[in-house]
Amino acid sequence: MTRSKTTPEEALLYHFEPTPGKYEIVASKPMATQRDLSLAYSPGVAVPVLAIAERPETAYDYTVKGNMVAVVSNGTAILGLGNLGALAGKPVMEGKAVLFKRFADVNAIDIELNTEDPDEIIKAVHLMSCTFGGINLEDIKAPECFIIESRLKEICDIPVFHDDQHGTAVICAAGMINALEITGKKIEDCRIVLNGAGAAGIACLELLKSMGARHENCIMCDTKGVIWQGRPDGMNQWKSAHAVKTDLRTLEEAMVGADVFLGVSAKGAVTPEMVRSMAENPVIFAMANPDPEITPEEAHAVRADAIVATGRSDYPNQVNNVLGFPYLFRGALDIHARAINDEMKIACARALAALARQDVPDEVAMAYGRKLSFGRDYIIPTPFDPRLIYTIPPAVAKAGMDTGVARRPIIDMKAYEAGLKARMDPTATLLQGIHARARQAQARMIFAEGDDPRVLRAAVAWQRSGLGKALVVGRDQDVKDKLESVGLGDAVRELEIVNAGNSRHLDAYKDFLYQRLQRQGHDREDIHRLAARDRHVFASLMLAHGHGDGLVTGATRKSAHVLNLINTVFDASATAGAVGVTALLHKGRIVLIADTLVHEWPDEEDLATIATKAAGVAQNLGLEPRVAFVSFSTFGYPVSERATKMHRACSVLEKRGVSFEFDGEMTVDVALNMQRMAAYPFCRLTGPANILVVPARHSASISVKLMQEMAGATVIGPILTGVTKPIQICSTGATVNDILNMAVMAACKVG
Ligand SMILES: NC(=O)C1=CN([C@@H]2O[C@H](COP(=O)(O)OP(=O)(O)OC[C@H]3O[C@@H](n4cnc5c(N)ncnc54)[C@H](OP(=O)(O)O)[C@@H]3O)[C@@H](O)[C@H]2O)C=CC1
Ligand SMILES: CC(=O)C(=O)O
Ligand SMILES: [Mg+2]
Repeated sequence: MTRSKTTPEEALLYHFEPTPGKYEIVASKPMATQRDLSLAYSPGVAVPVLAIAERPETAYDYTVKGNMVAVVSNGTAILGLGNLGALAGKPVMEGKAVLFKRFADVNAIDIELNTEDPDEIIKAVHLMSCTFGGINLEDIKAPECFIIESRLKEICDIPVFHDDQHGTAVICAAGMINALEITGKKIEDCRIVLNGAGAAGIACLELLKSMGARHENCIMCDTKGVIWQGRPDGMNQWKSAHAVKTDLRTLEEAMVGADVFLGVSAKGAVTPEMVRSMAENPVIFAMANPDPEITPEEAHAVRADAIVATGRSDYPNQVNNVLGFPYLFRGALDIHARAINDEMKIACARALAALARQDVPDEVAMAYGRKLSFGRDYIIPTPFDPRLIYTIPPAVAKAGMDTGVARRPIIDMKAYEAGLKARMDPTATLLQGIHARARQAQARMIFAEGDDPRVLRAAVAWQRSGLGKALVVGRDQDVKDKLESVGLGDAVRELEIVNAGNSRHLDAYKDFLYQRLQRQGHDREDIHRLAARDRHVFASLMLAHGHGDGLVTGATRKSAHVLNLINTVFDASATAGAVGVTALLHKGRIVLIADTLVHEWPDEEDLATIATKAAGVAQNLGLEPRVAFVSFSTFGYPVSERATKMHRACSVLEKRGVSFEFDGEMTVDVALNMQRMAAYPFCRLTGPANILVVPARHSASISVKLMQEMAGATVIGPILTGVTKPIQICSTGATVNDILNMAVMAACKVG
């Protein structure tokens, strides 16, 4: 598995750009006209007000309550970093809010309460609880968290769930069910050592005990060592409940012969010697964040027979509450639950454990760069598993319904599962899929414009995200200076800087170029200038000679200029069949537009070729292509010379006998909106088009830029296709992320 490394600078930039923080609030209703305002606010809003006053449960129908969770913290136990205060906890709580959205389409908002007084927190949360469908308490330290949660559960009529306690316990239990199955041990017989007697620790041990672990077999430790019966220091009632009669005093002593270690304490709390002293086939869940009690490398170095899990995404077996809270709340919200009870938690743990035993879809395996099958390195599903959203919430909802906490039971479970699948944003899945493929390809990516800080940042990100090797074309000192200027000075050692001065291949490149251009008016001197001084040409020559696997350029010069230079080395022209395809990602939809780069005024034959190439890109992205030839007329009306070629392109494709769906000509609304398409029952498209072949380059540019500027669509491309090697040309306005996405396209050979 490739480790992904990020630097502190990248982490800060991620949080800073393009706007500070990680989320924003978007209106879900039109808010443009006088009528909209009258409905949204006064006077229209008075009607739901009266309805809710009369029947409070209708708040679930007329407000965001039913899909809204508050992530509440006072910052007293931020990850494993300790008590850093309410405000410092905000990035974590915002992070949790976006994970709720990303993984389960739950709207969440972070609320930081600047107090350590449990009564104040209880009062504040209780007072605001009517606003929400659920409360996720987070990173509140023990023992106050126990008091706060239990009191709030008594007085609130919505789920109140301290995730560090129960989320962690649920995931830990799911992993433990599978780890013990693999080692053939029974939980009743296991000697369990838990380090960290706080929120997470006490809840984990309680759940394992409810699953059969025996009290006398479980040793709990904290900063003062073993919690033994009668210990006078650092105790509280929650720790006392787990104190055992024992002569053991230190974690080191407790670990001797232990079958299971659970760590929810702090970085580095466990030594290799402790692991060495454990029983055969030890199970080690080192769950402290961001750094575990012991790393898997260290544990495996002394005990090859260990099953090791951590809380991190960059190691196998991520035992992290991110696998639970989005789905627990999704299931609870969907039944308008009054609580998340033990049965719902256990149903979640069982469903997670069961999912890990099933065959893993390819896209999930690819995201992790290795085959995932149930075993020592795969005891728990991975957070990017797309099956989580439609397997875990139904199990939780059903358990809630069976135990009477549902205000609104789900009648049709099958329809519910289908609805859950539809909730997930396909654009996120698409990007995740191609990034996963790129990671597997491990391409040597040539970044031609090593004098541009954005390109350099993308190259560093390429390398550090484990996507492959970054080859940067540029002058050594210049690259170094520019890296320094963006705070990435140390990355210079990781990148390979290539230029005509340090390349052993310059003569071979020049010979190759001379062969291609000698009959096009270029003499040897021109060739030298092109090969040695133009980075687009030099980079293309590297690619042509196999000295890199893909090429990204275009961030500093207009794409037409760059394409001309690439054409000196490759046949990337309209006549050679090259096509530019741009992907627009917006509101959960993906639409490809073509040709956005190469053909200026295509005729019907060209249009048919463009459609075929775009269909290839769509298939490569995992989409079933449906092509619409678009114009300002639909199926021959109004009649126009400009629209006729779009119509004729269909006939060309018919003759060519292609296997994908296509039709036209039609207007964009007919192409994208099934209700509008229904007016033409003979239309051969079985769903909304996902490829729009436009009449000419200007209409392509206008549509893409309009969507980008007016609608805020995410634009990927133009993806260059129809060239023998993977080359991608980004736009001059490209951000670091855009450049990275283009490199990913090149690595996946999407074009
Ligand atoms: N992987 C996951 O999903 C999750 C991981 N965690 C991790 O668990 C850890 C604890 O979080 P949480 O329970 O919320 O925090 P709490 O503050 O509630 O509890 C921390 C506990 O850990 C103990 N502790 C701290 N350092 C050490 C040490 N070096 N050796 C032994 N015990 C130690 C404390 O001991 P004392 O009582 O003596 O002060 C306390 O009992 C964090 O690292 C957090 O990141 C938490 C939730 C989820
Ligand atoms: C994951 C988590 O909630 C924690 O480390 O606190
Ligand atoms: Mg936490």
